[in-house]
Amino acid sequence: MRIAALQYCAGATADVTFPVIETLIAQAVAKQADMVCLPEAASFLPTNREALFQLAEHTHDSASLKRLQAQAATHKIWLLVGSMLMRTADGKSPMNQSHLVNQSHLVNRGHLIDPSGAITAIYDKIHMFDANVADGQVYEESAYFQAGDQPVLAQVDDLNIGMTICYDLRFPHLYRQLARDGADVLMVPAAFTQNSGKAHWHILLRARAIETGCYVVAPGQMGTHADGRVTYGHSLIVAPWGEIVAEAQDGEDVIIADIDQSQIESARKAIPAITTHPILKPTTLS
Ligand SMILES: O=C(O)CNC(=O)[C@H](CS)NC(=O)CCC(=O)C(=O)O
Repeated sequence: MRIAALQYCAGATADVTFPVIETLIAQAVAKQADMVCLPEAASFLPTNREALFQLAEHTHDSASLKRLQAQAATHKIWLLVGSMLMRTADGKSPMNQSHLVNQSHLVNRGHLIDPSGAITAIYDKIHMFDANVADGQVYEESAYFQAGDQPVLAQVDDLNIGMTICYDLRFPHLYRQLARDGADVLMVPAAFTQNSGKAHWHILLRARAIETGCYVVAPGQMGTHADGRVTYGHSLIVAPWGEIVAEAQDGEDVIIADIDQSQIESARKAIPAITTHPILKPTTLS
């Protein structure tokens, strides 16, 4: 399977961002991508928190999600909508939610799946980014979003995809669990800050690949956004032995890698860390 990761700077509203998304999806399709992965906050990064509450759409009737499903159906690709800032049915706090949209022509046991590009998996970001990285911004994600609590593994043709988002990257147990439950590819769509990205992005992504023997696909937001934050970009695809097989240039970019399951098998044969040594609970010595 050929996977593409898109890098761009999400605008203040979906209308600003969509022409960029659709152009980059077309470029990925021209490079024969079977699956296209968008970063966190794929459709917009709001000017402020009030705008977030005005712009967040309901998962069950989102115009943005429908527009992306149409892209999946038109291009006959799998689409990982890294995340969008959504509102759950009960209308409470928004969720930072990742959606996996299937291909329209995928035939499932003889039946053509919903040609609109069905949503096959939804993951709600578990770890909320409440941090101070000395970039002049106050990050208090838990004040605005409801956190998820359920890891999600989704099937894409013959691959198992572990769905995560951004700050989750700093919690290795989530990735170890996804890998032990069968993940071949770990998705890390992100809007990493410039400061923490410079210091940690490459190291953490390569560590997750090495620890699990999975591919790691990390589409990143890049640039200066409407609320003044600056995101790090450097979208990456890391192979199971830990080598970076694709890295984005500055600005808008499309990076590509072919998933080779034999590389997953050989990495895990060499270092069987993921299959042995179950997670142990430390005893407290009193
Ligand atoms: O706030 C939104 O609208 C969308 N969510 C984000 O952009 C989130 C929370 S601010 N960003 C991160 O998690 C960055 C993590 C990071 O940079 C690190 O772990 O170093």
